[in-house]
Amino acid sequence: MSGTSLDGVDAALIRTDGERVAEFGPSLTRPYPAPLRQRLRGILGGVGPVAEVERDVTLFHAEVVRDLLAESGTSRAEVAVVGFHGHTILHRPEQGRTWQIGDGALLAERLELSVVNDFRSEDVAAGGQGAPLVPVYHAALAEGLARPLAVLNLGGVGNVTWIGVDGGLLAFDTGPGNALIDDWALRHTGRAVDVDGALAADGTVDEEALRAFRAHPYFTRLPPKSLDRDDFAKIAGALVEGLSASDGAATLSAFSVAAVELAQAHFPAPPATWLVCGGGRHNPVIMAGLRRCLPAPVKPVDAVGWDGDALEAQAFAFLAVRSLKGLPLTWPGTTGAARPLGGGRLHRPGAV
Ligand SMILES: Nc1ncnc2c1ncn2[C@@H]1O[C@H](COP(=O)(O)OP(=O)(O)OP(=O)(O)O)[C@@H](O)[C@H]1O
Ligand SMILES: CC(=O)N[C@H]1[C@@H]2OC[C@@H](O2)[C@@H](O)[C@@H]1O[C@H](C)C(=O)O
Repeated sequence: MSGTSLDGVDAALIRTDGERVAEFGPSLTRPYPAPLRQRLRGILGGVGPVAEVERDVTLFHAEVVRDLLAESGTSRAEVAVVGFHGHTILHRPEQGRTWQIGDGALLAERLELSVVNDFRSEDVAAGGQGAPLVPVYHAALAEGLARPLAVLNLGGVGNVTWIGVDGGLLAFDTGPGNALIDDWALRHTGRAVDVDGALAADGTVDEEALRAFRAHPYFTRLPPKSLDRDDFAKIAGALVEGLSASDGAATLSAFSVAAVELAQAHFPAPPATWLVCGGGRHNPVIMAGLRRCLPAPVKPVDAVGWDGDALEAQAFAFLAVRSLKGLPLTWPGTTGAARPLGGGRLHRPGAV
């Protein structure tokens, strides 16, 4: 999994039949080397030397998978399939377009393993949002937990899965997650993360900017709905322009929290608990903000035994197995697909 925040590649092993998770295996994260990250950033939107970058991003994924297998003493024979999300460089579902770079055939050849990639196209082609895709994995993990339950992922973009008492799912992107905070931190401190929310903790939220942000029509738009990494970049950027580094970080962090607060209005019933995964749960300013504005307990997913850093990578392993078995990946409540839909494309080694 290469997430929208451009931080690197997460890889994880799970044992699963695509319906239940029998065992979590080891996982690891490899940050992108700075030049590759720069090149990847440069092709966002689908411009420039996409094919060259796609090849190198794929080869980097191959190294990460090889390292995971080597470090965990796992042989290739034990691996049924690799789920390869790739990296989203363009997401315009309303125009019928979503684009995850990642050469599945090349990865299969390099790893000598079967690879499933291209998880989002089929859903978008059928009129769905093509995102979020992790809800079915959240639901599989949440078996046995008190419901209604909300699982919030704070990656580059935020996305939430609401799981009802009867297991019904509603999912959508909430708004900005960490990406805009990362961009701001990079510009003002030279470091691409506001580590532990230190910059934001020193600042004051600009209430006028926050009011304007909350009035954005995205928040009242009914789900299903999904976002590209930079869909809020222009508006949020304009609202914080001119603020000091710390006030800007505080205000952008408050934007990410407010987006989650506003998401609740779409839930059929209030959740009993919020479980938070993704890198944003490491940011104490964001977690404190969520705890202030959400009426139910807010916990990192690690509190219920899940690994909040590996969860998305695990989800694409789970989705790959579902794809092999022809099980649905998306539903009307998760992406707006008109009916439950499959997805993913299988690449077998030796086929090229
Ligand atoms: N200690 C920390 N303090 C503050 N922020 C952190 C910390 N650790 C991680 N983050 C944030 O988490 C981000 C990475 O999150 P994550 O790995 O969930 O993103 P992703 O996989 O790119 O996301 P997506 O869900 O959008 O695909 C970093 O870019 C950073 O903003
Ligand atoms: C198009 C795309 O890549 N969307 C990502 C992004 O990052 C978070 C949020 O926006 C979510 O919708 C999705 O990722 C997760 C893995 C998903 O599909 O569930």
